[in-house]
Amino acid sequence: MAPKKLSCLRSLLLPLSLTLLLPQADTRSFVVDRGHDRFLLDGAPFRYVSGSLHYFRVPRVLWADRLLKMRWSGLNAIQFYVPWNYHEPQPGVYNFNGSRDLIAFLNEAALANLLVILRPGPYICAEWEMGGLPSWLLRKPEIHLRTSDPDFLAAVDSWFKVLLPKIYPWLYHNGGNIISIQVENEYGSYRACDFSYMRHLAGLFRALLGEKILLFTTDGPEGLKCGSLRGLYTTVDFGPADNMTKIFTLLRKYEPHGPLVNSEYYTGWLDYWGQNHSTRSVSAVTKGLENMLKLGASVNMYMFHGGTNFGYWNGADKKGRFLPITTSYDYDAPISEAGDPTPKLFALRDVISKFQEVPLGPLPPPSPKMMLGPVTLHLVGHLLAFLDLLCPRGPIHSILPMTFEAVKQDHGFMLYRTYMTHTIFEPTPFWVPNNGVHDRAYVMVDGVFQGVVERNMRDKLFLTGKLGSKLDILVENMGRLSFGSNSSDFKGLLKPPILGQTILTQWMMFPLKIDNLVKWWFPLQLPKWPYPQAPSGPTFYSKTFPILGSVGDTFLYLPGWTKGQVWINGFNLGRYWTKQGPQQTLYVPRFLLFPRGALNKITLLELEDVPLQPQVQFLDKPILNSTSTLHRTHINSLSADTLSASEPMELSGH
Ligand SMILES: CCCC/N=C1\SC[C@@H]2[C@H](O)[C@H](O)[C@@H](O)CN12
Repeated sequence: MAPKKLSCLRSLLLPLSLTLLLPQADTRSFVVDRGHDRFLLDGAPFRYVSGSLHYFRVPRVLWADRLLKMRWSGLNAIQFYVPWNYHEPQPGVYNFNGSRDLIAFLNEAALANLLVILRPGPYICAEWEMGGLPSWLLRKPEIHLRTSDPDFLAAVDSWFKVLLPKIYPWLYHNGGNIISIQVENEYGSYRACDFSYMRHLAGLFRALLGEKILLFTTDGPEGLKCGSLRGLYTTVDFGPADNMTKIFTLLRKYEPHGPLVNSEYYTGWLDYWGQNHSTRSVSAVTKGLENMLKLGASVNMYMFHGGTNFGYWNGADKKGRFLPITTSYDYDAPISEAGDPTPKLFALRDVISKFQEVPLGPLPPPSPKMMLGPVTLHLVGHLLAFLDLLCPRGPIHSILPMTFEAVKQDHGFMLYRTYMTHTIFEPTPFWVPNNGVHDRAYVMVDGVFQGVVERNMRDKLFLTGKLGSKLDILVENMGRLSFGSNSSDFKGLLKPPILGQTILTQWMMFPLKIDNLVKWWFPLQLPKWPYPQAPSGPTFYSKTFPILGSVGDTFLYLPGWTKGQVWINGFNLGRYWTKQGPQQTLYVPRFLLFPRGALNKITLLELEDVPLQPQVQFLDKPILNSTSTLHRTHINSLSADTLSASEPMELSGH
């Protein structure tokens, strides 16, 4: 819906008086007033109090709910990224449908009476897979991402020539709600410091969006030198523990006049698997916001609603070691991952109300929550038993192992297979040199699980086997680096593994299409398991179960499971890693579930060890702060009724 029609629709939704006051497209403007260190909206002084939420982390059916809560919190604007890889899954193939319908999201924001600060990248970070860049760029292994490398710029130009014309009608002066647009993201934190790249982007944005739209950059204080560019308004990001006065003073060296802007004021922080859950105190966050608003600064709170890294979309960081981001992007944000207001939201609303009018009227209540289970899953079969279905085109053969990117497998898993060239009687070291497992390898010999080799560890496995034994290595892509000086994070076996003194060659690569299998198949007739031992290691478990009453939001809890992937009714809910924590539950939005006795189906791919009782539960509260050591304590502290959950249900067969 183009904004013009939208303004008619809006006139139905807004009080008539306000509609009459709305300036027409030709008089609308959003500019920097350098004479008074402020923004002007339609000629009147304006300060935005904004919050970040990412449409790509919230199912479309929940967008209106989240935006309404943000408006009610006193925000007059929202800020969000556009992930290139979410919309161009393959070169020249575009997807703006369903939960990728960017225009629909802009429309929802307009209906909630929220202005938009848009951040289309091309690189975005957001702890998103590869910082939003599509992994197919790496099919040219020598490409220099985020530079004026002609191959990179050609792909960027092609993408923006599709995206930016879609955005153009939504610019504020054209009748839409987009008041400003960010170029790149924290470019000053990147090693390249390539000003011709930034100038190319600025020129492209001007050519496709015109001269009126306010273009800006955002950097941490240490990144302003390489991240700012003449002609782009310079803004900064920092959190409650940082020295606001010092950072704004530094910012004034780049923008001596004009409004002070913090484009990312951190209300919480991200979580890594295996590290403690991050939080930021309500008092520190509210105090910092008040101090900035007193200065007349415009502020965007990052995140106001975090959402979820469904599927394989989480990114990763590198702090000495490879650190994948968790499935939950709760971020300890004012609106929780499940969309519930937190004490932090009410406290921030109180602060905002001291500086500008906040909407009256009740905030929608927290969503209905549901407890369920325990649900006992049954073994469907070992991953290897489904190889023909998971890789219908058959394997790719190569003397040396090939990366995910080389075989055009963007996410998820790939099986690497070779055969033992001689019998090994004594346990013999097996490893991949140069830390070449990206990111986790589940090793099997003739279908028997031998253990895990992972990117951060130097450990080796010790294998035996017969001449001709199958050596199968399932490699998991845990998400590409989203931040840091090298985002060319190739996945798979980057070097040929070594067994004893032998460099293993003659490989078959099976790119696995697991989501298709889970969504469409799971044959009733289980495939024959060709090995004498019981299946171990990567195995599928599943169960169909009815929910007798109505459904509510819920949190899937997997006590005793180790690590894997979950699908609910074919929807890829994301990764679990119970053994590592700190996240112990996965958010299940109620719209994924069928009520009133209809059958629901949960499917797990457990990559390592299964609990004695292959059960899962659905809790009415999330557990996001329980690392494996803490976790046992936490379980003991859960009340018996929580663990026993509701009365066991009559469960159907699978
Ligand atoms: C101190 C390192 C700062 C790195 N920047 C971060 S960590 C969380 C946020 C998001 O990634 C956001 O996308 C970045 O722009 C800024 N930021």
